[in-house]
Amino acid sequence: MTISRESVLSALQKIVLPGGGNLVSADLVRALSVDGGTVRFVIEAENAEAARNLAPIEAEAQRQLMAIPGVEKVQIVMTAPTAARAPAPQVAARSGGDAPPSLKIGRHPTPQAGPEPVSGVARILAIGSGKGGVGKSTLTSNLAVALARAGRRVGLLDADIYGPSQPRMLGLSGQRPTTDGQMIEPLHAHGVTVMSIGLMMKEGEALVWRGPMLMGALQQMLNQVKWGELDVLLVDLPPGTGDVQLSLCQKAQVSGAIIVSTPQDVALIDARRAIDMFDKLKTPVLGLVENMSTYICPNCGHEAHLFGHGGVAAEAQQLGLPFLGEIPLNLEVRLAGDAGTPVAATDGPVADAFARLANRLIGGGMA
Ligand SMILES: Nc1ncnc2c1ncn2[C@@H]1O[C@H](COP(=O)(O)OP(=O)(O)OP(=O)(O)O)[C@@H](O)[C@H]1O
Repeated sequence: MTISRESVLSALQKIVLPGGGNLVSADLVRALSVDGGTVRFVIEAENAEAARNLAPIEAEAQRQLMAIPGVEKVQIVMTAPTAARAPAPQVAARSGGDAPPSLKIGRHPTPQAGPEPVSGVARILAIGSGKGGVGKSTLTSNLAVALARAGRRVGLLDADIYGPSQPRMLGLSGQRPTTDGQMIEPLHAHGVTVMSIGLMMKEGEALVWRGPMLMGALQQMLNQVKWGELDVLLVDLPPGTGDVQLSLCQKAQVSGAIIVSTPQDVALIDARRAIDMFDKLKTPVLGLVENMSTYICPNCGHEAHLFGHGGVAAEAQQLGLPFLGEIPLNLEVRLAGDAGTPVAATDGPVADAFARLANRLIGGGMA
């Protein structure tokens, strides 16, 4: 008989700790493995005294797990650091930068029956790309600002663990979200409610996380952030087809995905992979956007197509997907992003292109 991790976790969740909660909700279970009829895991107590107090819980866990049909052996190891604990590996939310961490991001996921809505959030849009550097983060911040300017209540979750760039693009560098230990107060910029996974951890830390840790972290970013009432939450995904995309679609009720690509063939090949992944995850692809489309010389007004033009529209047509719009290649886009005020917050032809995209999404009931 196959024993599932879920059945083990659910048995552990039924054992109430002396102070309330359980081993799973208190995030004390580490390295859980099920190997045939053998269940192994570590209980990570805070210190030696806590470990002693948990001894009856450990015994109860043994009993409960042995009662699961098919379980032949249960190995539980209790650990507690002997010296004073090093600071939590995850730099948690800090107010101002000096306050001690009080909310740990990055943990094992809480079991869920299926994708769940995020409280107060009407729609979740995943912004993906097959390839890095096509301007997905730039598009996400500008689209968020354009939607906010059009009167929508917008949130932006920067889940690009490999290079969270939203704080810089939205002028929030150096700022820290605050937390009461349970919930995180997000930041606000240009009318958008913003949270970035990059603000909650030490640089580079998430890069070493494996699937379950990422899944838990993303779950926290969705459910432990005070998003408030939002018409739409945009999620800036890492490029490609990896654990974050998988976790998002498994944990949250994502309304749909928007794929960003440049018109080059190589970017389009990768975009197709991303579309294929969302199809497999049963997340509807709402359409494609072409970024770095035309280039208009600011001096002579000449229009050039540095990466080709129209490739994304043609691809969308071929795939039977909506083409949602195109954003020109324009130095202002980069300069504005680097300076922390997205070009969509200003006035001009590029801001108009983002406004058109925003209106297209609003008109189509997507945002
Ligand atoms: N339309 C545009 N015109 C000019 N520069 C742009 C445009 N879109 C993006 N850029 C610039 O291209 C670079 C890459 O953009 P961005 O970081 O948004 O890409 P990305 O797809 O999110 O990349 P990654 O996922 O690898 O972080 C940035 O310097 C950005 O300012």
